[in-house]
Formats: sequence, C-alpha cells, structure tokens
Amino acid sequence: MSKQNGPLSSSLKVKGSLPLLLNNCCVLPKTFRAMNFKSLHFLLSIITFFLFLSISTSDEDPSSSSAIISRFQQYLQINTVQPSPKYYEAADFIISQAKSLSLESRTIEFVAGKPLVLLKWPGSNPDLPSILLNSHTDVVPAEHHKWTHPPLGAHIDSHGNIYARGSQDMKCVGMQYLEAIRRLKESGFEPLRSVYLSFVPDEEIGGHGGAEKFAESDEFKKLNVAIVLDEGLPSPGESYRVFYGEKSPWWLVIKAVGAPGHGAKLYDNTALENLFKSIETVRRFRASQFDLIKSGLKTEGDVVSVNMVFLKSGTPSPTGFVMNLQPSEAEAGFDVRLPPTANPESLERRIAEEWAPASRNMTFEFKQKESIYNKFGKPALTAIDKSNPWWNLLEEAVRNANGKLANPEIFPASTDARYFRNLGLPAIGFSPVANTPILLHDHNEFLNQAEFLKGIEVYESIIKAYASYDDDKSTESFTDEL
Ligand SMILES: CSCC[C@H](NC(C)=O)C(=O)O
Ligand SMILES: [Zn+2]
Ligand SMILES: [Zn+2]
Repeated sequence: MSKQNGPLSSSLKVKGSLPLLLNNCCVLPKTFRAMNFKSLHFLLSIITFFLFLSISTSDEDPSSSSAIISRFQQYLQINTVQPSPKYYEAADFIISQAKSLSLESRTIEFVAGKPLVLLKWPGSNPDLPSILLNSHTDVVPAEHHKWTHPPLGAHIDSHGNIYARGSQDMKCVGMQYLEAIRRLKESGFEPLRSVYLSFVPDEEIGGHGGAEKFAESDEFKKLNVAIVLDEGLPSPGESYRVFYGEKSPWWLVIKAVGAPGHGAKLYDNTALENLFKSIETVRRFRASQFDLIKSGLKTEGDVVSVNMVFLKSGTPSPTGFVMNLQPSEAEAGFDVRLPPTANPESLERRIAEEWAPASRNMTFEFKQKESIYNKFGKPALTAIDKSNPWWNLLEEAVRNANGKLANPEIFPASTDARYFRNLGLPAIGFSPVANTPILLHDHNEFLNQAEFLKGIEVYESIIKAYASYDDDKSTESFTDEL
C-alpha cells in the first residue's frame, strides 16, 4: 500500500553535452567543406537546440524566479484532469521535486491507481506534533475551445499571467509549499516540528479515494498532526481570504410523477407542473438567502445556498423530444450547501414538506449528504481566537511577510480540510493569492507570476513560524475533543 520512493533518473540528462558540442564546433571549418547547405543548416539547428537546453536546464539557478515559474509550469502541464487524471506523472514530478529538496517521500495508494504522495521534512524534536500542508493534485475539466490559451499549456502572457487549469485550484499552493521549503532550506532554517506535505488525489470528485481515507488511516495517526493547512480562495482585493470552516454539501434530486397526456391539453397534476411548483418554492428560498447577503445582514458563509444543476424530463425521439406529449416523470437536481451554523433537521423538514411533498406525489433522494458536525457531534469549526495558537501564529506570520488577512470566513464550497476538521483537528483554508479574480472551475483560470512568487514568501513565513513553535500545550493529542 505504501512505498518508499527510490532515486529517480535525473531530468538534467543533457548536462554533459556542452563540452562535446564545443569540440564539434572546433572542427566545423573542415566539416563545412564536406557538407552541403542543407546538412549544415541541420547541424547548426541541432547545436542551437542543445545549447538552449544546456543553458535552460543546467546552468539556471534553481532559486531564480524563472526556475521557480518554470517548475510551476511543468506541474500545470501534467494532465491531472478528472475523470482520468495522470496521477503517476504528477507523483513522479512531485517526488523529483522532493528529491531535489532532500525531503523524504512516500507514495500511498489507499485506492489502486490513485497515489497520494507524502513528503516529510523532519523536525529536530520528533515528540512535538507535526504540521501538515495538504494540496490536491487533480483538477476539473476545461472547455478548451472557450479558453484564450490552452488549459494545459501554462502560457504566460505579456502581463505575466499564467493560464492553466489548476493555476488557482490548487497546483499553485502545492508548488508554493515546496518553493517556500526550498527558500527556508537555503536560508539554513531547521524545523523543530516535522513538516509533512500531502499531495492527494480526487478532491474534485469528493476526496473519497484521497483525503478521506488518508485522514482515517493509521498512517495519518502516526504523523501526530497538530495543524493542517489546505486550500482557500483567491482574493480580488489586497487582503488574503482565510477559512476556518466550510459548508456541507447536500446534493439533492427531487422527482415528480404525473398523468401523461396530449401536449395540447390543459389539466392538473402533470409531472412537469408538479416539479415546477417545487422549483418555484426552492427559488423563493434561494432568493431569501441571497437577499440576506445582498442586504449585508449575512455573509456568503452564513447562509444556505441552493442552485439547480439539472432538469430532466421529456420523451426522447430520434429527432429530439416528442413535442405533443406531456411526460409522466420529471426530476431536478440541486446543489445545496449548509453552513456549520445551519439547522439540518429544519432544512430536511422543509425539503420533505415544501420542496418535495408526498401530497404532490413527489419523492427526493440525496446523492451526497454530509453532516455539519465533526465526529464529536460539534460543528466542524476551527477556533479563530486565542485558544488556537496556530491561528495567532498564522496572522502574525502573514503580517511579517507584509501581507494582510481578511476577516476569517466559512468556505462557500467543500475542501479536503473537512476530513481533518471532522477528526477535531484545526484546519485552515488559505491560498496566498491576492489581487486576483476568482476563476476556480471557470474558463481562463490564471495566476499572475508575481502573485505566485509573493505567495511563496508568505508560506515561507508561515512554515517557519509553525515549524518553530514550541509550546507544551501543543503536544496534547488533537485527536481528543477540542
Ligand atoms: C463535495 S466534494 C467536491 C469538492 C468541490 N470543491 C471545490 C473547492 O470546488 C466542491 O465543493 O464542489
Ligand atoms: Zn481545490
Ligand atoms: Zn476545485
């Protein structure tokens, strides 16, 4: 299930080619005479190509901005798009990075074909609980033809914006962790606590084959984790958004049945009429929640969100749908998200009584229904006051890196952090990406290279503060109720 990773073949294989090529250049005049124009041109092209490769791969300082950006581009170019991510390519890349940083690495497959790469920077005091920096390796699909630049190209435009699926969600964060560690190592910093990095599969499809199994595993218990950092969201403004909890997904399907009949006939209780009554009710509820945000009474993280994601009905025919037949069945799917402050019992009653009432012959089922509570029966929230030293350390570390945190929020969707919070562990959602439009799962997802580099400094400050934190209280087991 778990394997220690052995040495990988070097990616700098062209390193020794330069002296050989120079030797060749010395004999060029003799060779010129023997060659026709075509073969000379060919030879010169080869020389130029290898010279370029030698310069770009061997001589570049690995800590230079261009080398850092180039590694980020390489990671973005690996096709880890759901539903067929090339996980082993991503794992090989991460392990090669770990090797260049002298980090220990292990690959664990909780589900066959879905490797989770776990890296370790050992701390000098192994008795102290550790730090876990989590990121997922998979990305959501993209509609290639609707992008300005190919979603797996990692093209950098004239403004320094890097276009790629995963540039915000969340290959940026995975690479920023690694680059921050590179900088800390170069500065001679030695961690007191061990720092782990988990690169997990399948977050975008629920995390069941990745973080969920990891959090439940004995391997995870042995890490003795004190605090988890995971993804947040980009901030359009100057301040970094930060998340101490998240909403729980309830993926709901409502089904209506009714008497079929002629498309021209007006009668009650058709399946689609029944369904539309429900859709109207759901829309009124949605509007009431949205109004609370619009009026400033509540924030996005405080309300229940509900959005219709599919509508299914009709009688198919070879040319489309039968147009003069009212169907006997119809269904609609809703993505409902509950904040940790919601009352799940009351929402479930609302669904049964108002959204899908049996009195209208309606039924409902959940494709996904996650609890808002952790395993101790409490809302899965990370403390953001003095009781949580990791929160204070984060605030201070971001400040020390000349950054500013926005007011902490509830993440409006779901992340793998929930699996760690469910254990009672503190987990903070944070992507050090400011001044950037939120383009997760959108067309033309991009991240500016300067913003990416700035985020590395922020993590450098955070990892340094976390890995140096020496306090007796933090040695308490966090698998106990907080
Ligand atoms: C419910 S698991 C799917 C996870 C996904 N996360 C994000 C950040 O988009 C979501 O909230 O839909
Ligand atoms: Zn993500
Ligand atoms: Zn995502």
